[in-house]
Amino acid sequence: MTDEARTTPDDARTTPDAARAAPDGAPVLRADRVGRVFGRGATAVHALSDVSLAAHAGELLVVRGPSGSGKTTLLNILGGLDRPTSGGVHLADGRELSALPETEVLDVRRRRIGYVFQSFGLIPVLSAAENVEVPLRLQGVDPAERAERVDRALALVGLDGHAAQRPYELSGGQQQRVGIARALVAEPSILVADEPTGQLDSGTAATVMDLIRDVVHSRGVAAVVSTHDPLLVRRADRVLELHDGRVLTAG
Ligand SMILES: Nc1ncnc2c1ncn2[C@@H]1O[C@H](COP(=O)(O)OP(=O)(O)OP(=O)(O)O)[C@@H](O)[C@H]1O
Repeated sequence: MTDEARTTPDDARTTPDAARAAPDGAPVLRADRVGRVFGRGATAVHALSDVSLAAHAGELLVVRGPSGSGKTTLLNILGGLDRPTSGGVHLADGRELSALPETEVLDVRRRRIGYVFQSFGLIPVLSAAENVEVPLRLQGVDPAERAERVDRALALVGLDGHAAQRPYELSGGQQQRVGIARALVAEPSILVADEPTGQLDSGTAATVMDLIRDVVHSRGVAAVVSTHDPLLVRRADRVLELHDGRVLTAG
């Protein structure tokens, strides 16, 4: 990807974190033989076994698989919400995310990872702009800069004009756009989205997936998105197929 492609006109003064973190084309995030077992003994569930993958800047990696194949478990581990029971997750700066103390994981999550939830995860009493602002408040960004960055993030997802609306006043697709704006506002190098279109009708799902693909390409973010919708898989740059917690194909 060219430098021009990495910098959007309305964001010209910012180099995306992805570009800073992996200038030599190294993965922004790498999973190495990740396993996750829930429980112990005879009732243990092997949700993931030996899963390896690399997420690259500017690339949309789609994880697909049937219900129960381990998609959520994998994305939670990549997003620092859970830890593997074997193997490891590595950041571009050499740190092993899955071995960091909880406070450091929290810091990585706030600064480097944007997470998009299937059920949007918006705070109902806050406006669209206030929801998007939350990660910046957690980072201690000053109010003037917060306002500017929230405006830019809402414009990026096509929601300028909807800043004051509460989630219940927005359609499902618009709510997920707010969720995407919130995930991107802190300029993360990694975007993790677990079935982000799972609660949307197929037309809306396609436009939300197109939006994710476009921001991933234009901002140089490394994205890992799960879905079991074959139509959405078409938007992927690369597909990783899970079955019973194992990688079937990666291509
Ligand atoms: N906290 C948990 N405790 C025990 N088993 C779990 C837990 N979380 C997930 N599992 C099991 O791990 C396996 C993988 O679940 P996971 O939710 O990752 O699949 P999925 O592909 O995301 O499914 P879906 O598409 O239905 O969301 C399933 O057998 C599930 O029951």
